[in-house]
Amino acid sequence: MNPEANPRILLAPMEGVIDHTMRDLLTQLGGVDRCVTEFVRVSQELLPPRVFHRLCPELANGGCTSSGVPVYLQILGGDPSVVAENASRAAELGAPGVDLNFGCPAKTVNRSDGGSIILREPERVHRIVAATRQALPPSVPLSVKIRLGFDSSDRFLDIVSGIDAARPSELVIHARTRADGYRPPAYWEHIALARSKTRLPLIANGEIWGVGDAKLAREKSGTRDLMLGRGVLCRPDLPRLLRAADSGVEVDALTWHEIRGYLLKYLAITLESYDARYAVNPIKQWLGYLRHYYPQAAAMFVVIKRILDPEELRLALGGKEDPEQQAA
Ligand SMILES: Cc1cc2nc3c(=O)[nH]c(=O)nc-3n(C[C@H](O)[C@H](O)[C@H](O)COP(=O)(O)O)c2cc1C
Repeated sequence: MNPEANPRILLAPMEGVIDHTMRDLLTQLGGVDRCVTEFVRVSQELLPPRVFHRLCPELANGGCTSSGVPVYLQILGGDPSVVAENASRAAELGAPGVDLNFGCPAKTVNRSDGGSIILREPERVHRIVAATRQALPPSVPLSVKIRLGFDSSDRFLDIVSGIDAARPSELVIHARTRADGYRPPAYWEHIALARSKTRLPLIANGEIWGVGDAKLAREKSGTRDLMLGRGVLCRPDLPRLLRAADSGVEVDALTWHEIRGYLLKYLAITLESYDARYAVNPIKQWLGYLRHYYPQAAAMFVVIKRILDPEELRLALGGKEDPEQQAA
C-alpha cells in the first residue's frame, strides 16, 4: 500500500438498489471517487446500445454522474469472447471504465453461467479477464470484482494469480465466499493474502458500516482503498466521514432533519426518471436501509408505507405545500 496516495472510496454496485438516480444523489453528498453500474448480463450476443444506456444513463454525460464522478460499466457473463465484445461496446459508448462481475451469488444468475460460479474455474476467470483486457483500448481501465471463492476460499490464490496474469487495472475483493452470502463477518485478512500473488491495486469490500470498520478493514487487508455498499445506504455521508477521518478533520454526521431533505431531493430525482406510479418505491426501499442507523426512518416508513401518490409522499416527508398545485 502506498502511504502517500489518497485512499480511494468506491460506491459498490447494487442491482435493484443503486441505479443512476441513487448514484446521482449519493455522489452529490461527496467523498465517492467512483461508481459501478448494476451488472449488464451477457450470454450469447453483442447487446444493443440501448441496454448499456438503460443501465448507465450517465453515458450521455461522459460516463459521469451529475457531480462528475465516473461510473464504470459492469459486465457479467461466462463466455470470454462475448464478455470481451460487450466490454468493447461499453467502451465505444463512452464508459470511463469496465468492471467484471465474478461475485453475484444469485442462483438464477449462477445457473446461467455468470457471477460467482465462475470462481470455481480460476482458469476461465483468467481467460475472461484476458480477453476483455485485449478487446478494450489500453486507455480504458478494467477492474475485476470477486468474492473469496464459491463454496470455499481454497482456490482464492489461484483466482488472484490468474487475474494478475491477465493484467487488469485493479481488483476489488468482497471478502466472503458465495457460500457466506452476505452474513457477517467479512474476512478482510484474506485480502492481505492476495498480496503474495499480485501487485495490482486491491480494493477491500464487505461489511464496512462505519469509520471504525473502515480502520479495521484497512489494517487487516493491508489496503487503504475501500468499496462501500449497504453502509452508504444506511449512512449516506459515510464516504465523507471517512475522508474527514483520513484528513484528521472532525465533521458532524448528517442529522435526521438533513436526511429528510435528502429524501425529498431523492424523490425529485426519481420523479425525473420514472413514471410517477413507481417513483415512490425507491424512497420506501431507501428508508429500509436508513432505519439501521436512523430510528426515525422506521417510524417514517410506517407513516408512508401505503402512500402511492408522489405529492402525498412529498408532504409526508415534510415537503412544503406546492403553491402552484394549491392555486390549480
Ligand atoms: C441488493 C444487492 C445487490 C447487489 N448487486 C450487485 C451487482 O449488481 N454487482 C456486484 O458486483 N455486486 C453486487 N452486490 C454486492 C455489493 O456490491 C457488495 O459487494 C456487497 O454488498 C458487500 O459490500 P457491503 O457490505 O459494503 O454492502 C449486491 C449486493 C446487494 C446487497
